[in-house]
Amino acid sequence: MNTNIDLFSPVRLGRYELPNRMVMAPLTRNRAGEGNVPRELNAEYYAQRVSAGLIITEATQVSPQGLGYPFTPGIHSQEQVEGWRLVTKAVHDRGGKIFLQLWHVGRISHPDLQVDGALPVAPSAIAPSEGMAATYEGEKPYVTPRALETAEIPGIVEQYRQGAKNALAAGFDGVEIHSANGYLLDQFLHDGSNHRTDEYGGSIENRARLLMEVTEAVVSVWGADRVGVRLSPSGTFGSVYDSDLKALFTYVVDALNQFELAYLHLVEPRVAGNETVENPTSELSSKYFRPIYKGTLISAGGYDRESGNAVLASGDADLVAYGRLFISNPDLPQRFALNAQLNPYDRSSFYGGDKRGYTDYPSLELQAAG
Ligand SMILES: Cc1cc2nc3c(=O)[nH]c(=O)nc-3n(C[C@H](O)[C@H](O)[C@H](O)COP(=O)(O)O)c2cc1C
Repeated sequence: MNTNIDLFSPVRLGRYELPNRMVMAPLTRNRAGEGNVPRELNAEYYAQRVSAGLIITEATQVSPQGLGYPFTPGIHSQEQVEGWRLVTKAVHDRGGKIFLQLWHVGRISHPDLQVDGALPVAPSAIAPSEGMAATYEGEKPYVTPRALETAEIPGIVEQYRQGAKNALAAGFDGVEIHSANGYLLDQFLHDGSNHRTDEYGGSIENRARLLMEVTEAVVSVWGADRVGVRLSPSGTFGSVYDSDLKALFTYVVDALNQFELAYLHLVEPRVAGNETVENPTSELSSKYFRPIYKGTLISAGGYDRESGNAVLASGDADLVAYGRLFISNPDLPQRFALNAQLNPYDRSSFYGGDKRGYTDYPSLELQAAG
């Protein structure tokens, strides 16, 4: 308990000193250009939000196979690296820090999004039980994915290593490994989606092996003090479930201690993916993991100004990530500092479209002028 710490207290995060403890959460917005290449519009969007102590980008596929939604950016082609340079330069010119979120969606993809209509890959040939795949022609039922051969797993690790190298070339300050929200690494962790009998399935240690190998590979590129990992221990998004979530995530969080990462980023039980959960029953919040994790903790999910300050004062988290509020309030830190009114967000423009609902939310300055 340290009641002197609040959202505006500076903090060390791995290699960096951050001016405040407000993190812009990773937010998929489906507005990349042709070839899933970031463009000026995206650079403007991130630059508007540069007063966050740290920006974490939208999830970004490490390979064509990792793609799961139309118009999400990648980090596997030279054009994408150059597109991201527009973003990192715009953020750095304004004094910000930005990490790239490394992503492979696994079974959440669809043959329409895969090279030559291939099946999506997954730990096991089990389709998500709920929801629909997002394709260029709208929503379609999920297909049953193809289980990765054991011999293919090193290639998956290499996809993340190459993505990490490309992120370095694109000028980022670090990377976050997306092991949350029911995507490939999370599919490996959960026994509902992982029925493998090789060294990547069965025991919790085996199911966590891919995440550990990916983390090691990414750390080998960036150094541990510029790498974070995101987990959603009570998340059900992507139809993931497990017979013992508490044992699973207690193990995973403890095992991540070995790397001495820049941070661990945890999604609270209050949210599932991008939705608020009323009356969550899971106890797997940052409060539960605080004594287990030895390093810096970022907590995300349903925070406002008051609850963000409260979790910092309690010591249960070191930084707080804001998602939906950063979509509609580019100057969220300033608004919190002044306790000013917030712009409401428009859910209909979250995913895809043009600058509307993206770069046209006004800052306080613009509102005062207008
Ligand atoms: C539009 C939208 C897109 C999102 N995209 C991602 C993403 O790319 N990667 C990720 O880890 N989480 C993603 N999330 C989850 C957020 O990072 C965050 O955990 C969630 O919105 C809860 O925080 P909030 O209550 O502050 O919005 C997304 C959420 C929303 C609303």
